[in-house]
Amino acid sequence: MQTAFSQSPPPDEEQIRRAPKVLLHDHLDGGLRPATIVELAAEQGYDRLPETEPDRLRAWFREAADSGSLVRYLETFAHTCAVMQTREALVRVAAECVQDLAADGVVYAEVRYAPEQHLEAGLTLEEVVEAVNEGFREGERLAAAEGNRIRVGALLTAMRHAARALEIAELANRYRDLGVVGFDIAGAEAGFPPTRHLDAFEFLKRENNHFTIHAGEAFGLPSIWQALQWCGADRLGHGVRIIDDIQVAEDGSVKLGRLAAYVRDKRIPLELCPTSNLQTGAAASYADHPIGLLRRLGFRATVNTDNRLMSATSMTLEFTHLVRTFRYTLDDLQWFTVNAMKSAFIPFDERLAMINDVIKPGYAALRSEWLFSNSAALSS
Ligand SMILES: O=c1[nH]cnc2c1ncn2[C@@H]1O[C@H](CO)[C@@H](O)[C@H]1O
Ligand SMILES: [Zn+2]
Repeated sequence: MQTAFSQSPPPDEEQIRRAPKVLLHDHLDGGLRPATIVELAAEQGYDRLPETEPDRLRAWFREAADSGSLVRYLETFAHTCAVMQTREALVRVAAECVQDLAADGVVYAEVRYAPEQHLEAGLTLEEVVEAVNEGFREGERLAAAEGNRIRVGALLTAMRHAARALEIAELANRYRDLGVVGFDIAGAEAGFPPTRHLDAFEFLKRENNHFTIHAGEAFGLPSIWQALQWCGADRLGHGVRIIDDIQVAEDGSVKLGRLAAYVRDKRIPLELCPTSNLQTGAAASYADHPIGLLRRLGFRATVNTDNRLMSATSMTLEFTHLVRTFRYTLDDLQWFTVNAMKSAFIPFDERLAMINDVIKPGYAALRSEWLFSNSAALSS
C-alpha cells in the first residue's frame, strides 16, 4: 500500500489505543461493564448472577465463554440480557458501551443487539430501539466531552433459532436513518441455516437496505454460501471458515475454491473476531488464526471484538495480539481499519470522509512519532 521503506517500528499497546479504529461487529449485550451488571441486578432484584463482585464476575464470563463451543459461549448472555429489560438499563448500557469504545480509540462503530431479547419486562420492540438509540446518542455526547469523538450506528439482530426475523427486519427498516444502519442474524449456527429467514432478507433487499449474517463461525462453507448466494448478505459475521475453501500447498502456492474466490473477488467484508474464535474453537491460537493468511491474500478482512465482556477484549487488545503474532505495523492496522470503514453501512460520502479526514491523518501522525523518539536520534 505504501511506505515500503517505512522506519516506523511495530506499534506498542499505547499507540494502538490512540490509533483510530473502526468496529463493525460488537454485541451490545456482550460488552457490559461487570460493575454495571452487578448494580443493575441489585436494583432489579435479579438474584441469579454467578458472582456479585465485579472482578470475579468479569473472570466468570471469560472462563464460562472459554468452552470451545459456540452454544456454551452463548449461554452466558442469559445474565446480561436479564439486566437489560428496562428503558433506563438499556439507555445506561448503550451510553457506557459508546464511552468505552471511544476511550479505546474507536472512531466509528456498528453495535448490534436483538430487540426481541429485551421484552421480558413489558417494553415494546420500538421502545427497546428508542432506548438504545438514546443511550448511543448520550454516549457520543459524553465521549466528545471527554475529547473522544465517535459515531455509532445500531444493527438490529434477529435470533436465528426464533421466528421473528421478518418483524425485526421491518423494525430495522422503520428506524433506518434514525440510528439503525442495518440488520443481522445471530445465535447458534449449526441447525439454523440463514435460509430459514429468507423472507426477512428478501424484504430488506427490496427496501435497498443493508444486512450482515453470522456465518462460517461454528459451521462451515454451506453456511457462508447460503448467506451470500441465497440470502444476499452484504457482509459476513465472522466468515472465518472460508479458510476451508483455500488450499495452501507445501511449496506455499495457494489455490482458492470457487466460493473463496467469489468472496475475495467481490470484496465481501469478513467481520473477523480472533479472540472470540479462540474461545468457541474456530481457531487454536492467534498464530493459527486464518486472519494471517486472509490478510496476505488480500481478502476484505476486518478486525472486531464480538463480545468485549465474554472475550475479555477490546479493539486495542485484538490489534495488539495481531501485532505480536504477525508483526503487523501501523500500515497493516490502517489497512484493516480502512477495510472496515469501506464496509460500513453508512453512506459512501461519509465513509470516504472518515477515511480521508480521520483515519489516514490519525495513522500518519502515529507513523511519524518515531522521528521524534530517542531511537531515531541514536540511529542517525
Ligand atoms: O459470535 C457469536 N455468534 C453467534 N451469536 C452470537 C455471537 N455473539 C453473540 N451472539 C448472540 O447475539 C445475541 C444478540 O447480540 C446475543 O444475545 C448472543 O446470543
Ligand atoms: Zn457475533
